[in-house]
Amino acid sequence: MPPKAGFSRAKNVGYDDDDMYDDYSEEEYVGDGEGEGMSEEDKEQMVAGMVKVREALGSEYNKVKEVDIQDALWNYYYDVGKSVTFLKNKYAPKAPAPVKPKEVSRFDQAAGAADAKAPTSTGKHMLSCGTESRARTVSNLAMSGDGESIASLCEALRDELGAMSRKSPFTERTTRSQAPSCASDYTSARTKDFFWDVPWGNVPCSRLATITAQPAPYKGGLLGGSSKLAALAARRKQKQQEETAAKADVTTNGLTADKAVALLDRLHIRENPASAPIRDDTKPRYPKKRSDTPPPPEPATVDDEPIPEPQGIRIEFPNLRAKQPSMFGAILCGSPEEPRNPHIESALSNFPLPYANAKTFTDADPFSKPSPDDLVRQAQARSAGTTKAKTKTRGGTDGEKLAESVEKLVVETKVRSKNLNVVDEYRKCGLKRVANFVVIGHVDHGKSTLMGRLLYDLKVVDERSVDKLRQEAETIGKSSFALAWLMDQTPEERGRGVTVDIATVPFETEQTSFTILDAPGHRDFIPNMIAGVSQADFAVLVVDAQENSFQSGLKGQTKEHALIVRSMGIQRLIVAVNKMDTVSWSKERFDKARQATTAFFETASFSLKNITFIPCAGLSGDNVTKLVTDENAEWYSGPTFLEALEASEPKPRALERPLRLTINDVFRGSGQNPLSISGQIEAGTLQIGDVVLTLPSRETATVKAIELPDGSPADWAVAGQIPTLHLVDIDAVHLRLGDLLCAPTDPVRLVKSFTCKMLAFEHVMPQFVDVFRGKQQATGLITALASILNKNTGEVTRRKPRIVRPGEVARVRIELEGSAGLPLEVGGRIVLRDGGRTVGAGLLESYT
Ligand SMILES: Nc1nc2c(ncn2[C@@H]2O[C@H](COP(=O)(O)OP(=O)(O)OP(=O)(O)O)[C@@H](O)[C@H]2O)c(=O)[nH]1
Repeated sequence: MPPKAGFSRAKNVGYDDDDMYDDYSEEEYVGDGEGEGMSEEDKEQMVAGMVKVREALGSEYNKVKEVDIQDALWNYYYDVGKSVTFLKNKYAPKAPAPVKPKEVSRFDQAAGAADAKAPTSTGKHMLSCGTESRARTVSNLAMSGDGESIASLCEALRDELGAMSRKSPFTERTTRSQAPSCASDYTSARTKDFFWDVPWGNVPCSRLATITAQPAPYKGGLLGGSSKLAALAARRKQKQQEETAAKADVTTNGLTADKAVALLDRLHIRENPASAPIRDDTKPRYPKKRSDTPPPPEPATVDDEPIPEPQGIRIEFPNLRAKQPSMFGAILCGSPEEPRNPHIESALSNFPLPYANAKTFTDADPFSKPSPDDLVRQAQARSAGTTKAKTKTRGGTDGEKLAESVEKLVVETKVRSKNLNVVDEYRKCGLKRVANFVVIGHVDHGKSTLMGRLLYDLKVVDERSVDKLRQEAETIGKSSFALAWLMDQTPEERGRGVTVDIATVPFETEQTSFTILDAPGHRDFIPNMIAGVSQADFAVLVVDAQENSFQSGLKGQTKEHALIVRSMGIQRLIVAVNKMDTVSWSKERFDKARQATTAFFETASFSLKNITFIPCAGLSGDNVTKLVTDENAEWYSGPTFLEALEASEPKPRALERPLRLTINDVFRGSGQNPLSISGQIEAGTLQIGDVVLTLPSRETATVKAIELPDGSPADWAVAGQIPTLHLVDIDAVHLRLGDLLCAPTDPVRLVKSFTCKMLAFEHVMPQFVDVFRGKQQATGLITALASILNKNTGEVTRRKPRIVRPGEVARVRIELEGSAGLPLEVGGRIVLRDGGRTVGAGLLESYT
């Protein structure tokens, strides 16, 4: 069953049981307490396993805790052997590791001496990338759990760190963070210990840009001992050793401390900022174009200059820093050569955003170029020969090219006006009289059925179509609605048997071109009914002749609808007392219905001479287009319903006034006419080629073609007609139901504050109200009750009332809230509603 209201759906979301509970059942779920979660079988295996493990461990391992044995058994699925091995390893008495006297090489001695001499700034940032990589390798291995590899790596790493960082800040960090020193420490260390040196973990700002890959003495082993480099190094080392062995006066180690110190001095000269090539930060660190890129670094080669190394040979590491960031890196961090946005520079210093250098992020004005929509619109405007394109192009040759190419694709939309004098044309052509009427009344009183019958009897629809509708209606058990379905065409309306929106259907008699505006009777759709009333010349009020239905209608929408049409300026009313077949064409019933409604009309200021009562039966067609044949209806000798329609005069047309057309429908048509609207011309005329202004969007459009209600094309249309206009030079987003089209030379003002003469349907105080102008709606506040007026003369009878009673006419001030305003003119009609009830209707007197 569909929900009753759109917003009730969220509340009525149904949940399956599956949505409410997790996958495990209550039996399966157990708490976190000890032993909980174990089946009986588990418990038995655990008890037996613990006995066996204790036996296997023997007295030597008495200190092993019970909980550890349980954990081991649980983890090894009660495998006693594995559990015992694990526990023995864990609790094995640790023999103190033999302290291996560290053999300090002469090179290390020399390095220490040189380091002590060197300025602190030089040693400050020394961290060989080899060491860093080793540290990372250790971390990775620790995660993989390879204990042996970790042990050897740790040893090497510790040596290296110790050797190179004696007085550097790195040493302090090492001490502070207690870098793990052996494999077992690594195994038991927590994850964070392995990330103590990662560059993204709380690295001080001062270090962020200073770690550079430095050439480091290559010792082989950790960094690719099996690589070609290592092999090459090994060969050179061997060669060198052979040479040195041949010289008797040189020791096996081959270098004196003096030479080592000289080597260190050379290294420091390279480190010295004064002598090192100074990086110019004003220049981009990465080359802009590939052609500017310096040749890729030479593959690592053995230094050609024979340098006497303390431990063999020295290998220059390749510069590992990329010359250009990778594409991924550039997306994340942007190119360093791009100038930084000064607005975010300060923020960056506190919160370094990885993408903050990206061009899209730093682009100060993202709207500096026309949008794709603007380009298309410009092209359309150019090809249509209009000057509609309003958006200025601020540079962008690409944009112009795109506009040109779009221009070529756009269909030629130039519309030429015939510059007709439409009023003269209208008078000359002798058109039939045009009359639009709205059909109103309480829900289910038979409005749609009566209109369907009218169309059927006038042969506007053929018999086959009606038969088909009858069959369809029968299949869902609503055969009595077949005629109503001629008006109610949407699946929702047919399914519910209730009219929802205005149905507009034209038909012609000998003298008149009529348009039916079939309004919904249900109170939920009053705003749609108001839109229909605003287009009508007169109204047909359908009332059910049956006593109960009639009374409920009089309390409901029979009364409310009648008041609205009266307030909207409609004076002519045909009251169709319908369903007379259900009361056997009782004259008494008809008279009662007439008396009750007449009494009400008098209170609502209707002029009785403009009201005609017609007894009829829409379902059978009696007295609709032909006289009733039922013998019980002999008492009636009045006109048929159709005759009453013909006798109704349309409202005088304001042909000479500026164009005013309220949009009743917006639809997309064929490729030739992609966008169309329909609605009644309330005032003025229009013709093909006219430019019209839409309100409240304040856009302009060109009328490309006009269709009359019967589908025939026309060059022009006049007030009173409800044509279809095919528009160009406008986007559909600017056209909404209820919007106003008017002459650009004489536009309607968007009003936000006004005074109106209001007929109260309910008690009215200073309060919030919904203000309706046709289908357009805005929230407003009645800010002041100025006076109560005499209904007939308009004289002020009371000033500043605190409340306006139902039936009274008052002058009130209304302010519209939070909207652009409504297109209103003096003399315009509005309806005021509050909480789904119509509280009054008004006539605009003045605005500010
Ligand atoms: N007996 C009888 N039933 C009728 C007559 N006219 C309409 N009905 C029935 O009244 C019911 C409602 O008819 P509709 O035409 O849908 O009423 P409505 O006023 O258009 O309803 P809404 O548009 O939803 O307000 C249907 O079952 C019709 O068959 C009539 O003249 N005689």
